Amino acid sequence: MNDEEKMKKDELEKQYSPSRWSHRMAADDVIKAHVKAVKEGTERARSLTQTLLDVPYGEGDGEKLDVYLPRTSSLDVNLVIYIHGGYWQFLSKDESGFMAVPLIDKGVVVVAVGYDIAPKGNMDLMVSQVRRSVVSVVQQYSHIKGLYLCGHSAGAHLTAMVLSTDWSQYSVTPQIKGAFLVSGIYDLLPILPTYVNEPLKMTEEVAIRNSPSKLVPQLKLSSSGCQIVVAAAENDSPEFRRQSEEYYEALKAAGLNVTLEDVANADHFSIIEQLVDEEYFLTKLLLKMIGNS
Ligand SMILES: N[C@@H](CC(=O)c1ccccc1NC=O)C(=O)O
Repeated sequence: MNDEEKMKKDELEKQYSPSRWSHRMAADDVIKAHVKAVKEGTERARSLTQTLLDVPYGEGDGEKLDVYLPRTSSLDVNLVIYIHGGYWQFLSKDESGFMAVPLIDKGVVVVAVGYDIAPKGNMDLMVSQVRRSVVSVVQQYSHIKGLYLCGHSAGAHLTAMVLSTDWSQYSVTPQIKGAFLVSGIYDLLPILPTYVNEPLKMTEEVAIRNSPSKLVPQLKLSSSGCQIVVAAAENDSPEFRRQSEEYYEALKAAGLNVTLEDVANADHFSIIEQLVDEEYFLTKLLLKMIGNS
């Protein structure tokens, strides 16, 4: 690698290091604080609500999900599936129920899905797992009024892949009414040469077939009735913000029902942590989407 290539790689790695763009704390501290926030939020949700933990959705060890139930659960409830982030290599469903409380208070069922992060899982497997988890939820809760998805960071990527699924290979076709894509990555090619890909070991072929940016025509076929919110944080890196803007533009150009939300005073982590708060902008937007459709 010559000096110029080294500089390009360093800059790319900085752009794809969300913690280095927070205005709140140093990089290491913001990650520690994020893990603490989602853990404590999940513990709180579990102490306040009835849960069904480790419900299998497939044969694999990692193919389990957690259900957070409202106190009074009628048959025609709305249900939100949350797909956690962590660069496809950190976090799990076990600390991903933190956003359940404000939703449950409004009678919404919340499901946090688990998937096999790298190095155990690879990109094709993770995408297949989240797709199968959605199918399993639809089969289990066939009576629900509306199905919504929410994903953060790598989880927003996986959520976009769910929306871009050719369901003819599956036993049901989920009708997804709305999706929240929060600080996601939709084109995987730029991360190939970075540290992010070290445990993932994606080839170019794998990155292309798992890039939602390349699957907009399939999303249009499968999810034309889905209301989509693409959200990015004011203090996400320029490259993360570009990913959201370009995906939003591509969906809009395809005629989809999509909005772009630029969340002020938020960074890559606080944009999702704040979903514990019923007064937070994105919490209210999610509840409004659920209430109106
Ligand atoms: N190297 C990454 C690490 C990262 O993204 C991350 C680490 C732990 C838990 C979650 C993470 N990211 C997104 O949810 C960063 O700089 O933020």
